[in-house]
Amino acid sequence: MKEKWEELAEVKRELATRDWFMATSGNLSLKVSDEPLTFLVTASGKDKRKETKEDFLLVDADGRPAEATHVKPSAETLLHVEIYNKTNAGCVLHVHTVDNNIVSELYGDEGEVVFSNQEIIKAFGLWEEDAQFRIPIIPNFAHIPTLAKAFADHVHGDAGAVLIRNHGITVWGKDVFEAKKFLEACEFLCQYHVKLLLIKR
Ligand SMILES: CSC[C@@H](O)[C@@H](O)C(=O)COP(=O)(O)O
Ligand SMILES: [Zn+2]
Repeated sequence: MKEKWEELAEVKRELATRDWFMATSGNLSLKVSDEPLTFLVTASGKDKRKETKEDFLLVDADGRPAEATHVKPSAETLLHVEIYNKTNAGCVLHVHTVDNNIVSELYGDEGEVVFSNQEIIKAFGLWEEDAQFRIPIIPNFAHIPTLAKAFADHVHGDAGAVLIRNHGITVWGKDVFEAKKFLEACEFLCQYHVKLLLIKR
């Protein structure tokens, strides 16, 4: 558990250096055990750029604290719950960035954004020259169980990404390395897309 804590703290530190946790946004989790399912998740409402002894707490398959604590699990823990219950993913990362928000707004009505002709989509295991990488976009329902239900419709594999319109992106993978790789690739694609549109205007 100490090792898992340190692993999650390290990726949190790294994403913080990228300035991906503005205004207390963002939440991260790491699976600790399978039977019963438990995972470490960030405590709600904290500045994720800061490091404290209460940054994470252990929760169960319903997203409820598995141990006595006075901190609350992330408000979006239910989304993490959907991923761990439906897949073999080991790590979930959620960040709000200006670029992922803009892309989600630009393509929100279409329900997905499609990227192609970009070397970086190989990060998702797409090696063909004409490969397309799709990120579904769901509405930003304020009612978290409703959001989690809409989100769950797009959780199929052990790795994936979903944009929440004008909110942020949630990415998951089999472990921290993979989840971070996918998140960085998604952010690369969003940043590239926004810059290209600006240049083309
Ligand atoms: C001001 S951040 C908005 C939050 O409601 C949420 O979207 C978020 O990402 C962080 O919530 P948290 O409960 O700290 O995990
Ligand atoms: Zn969020």
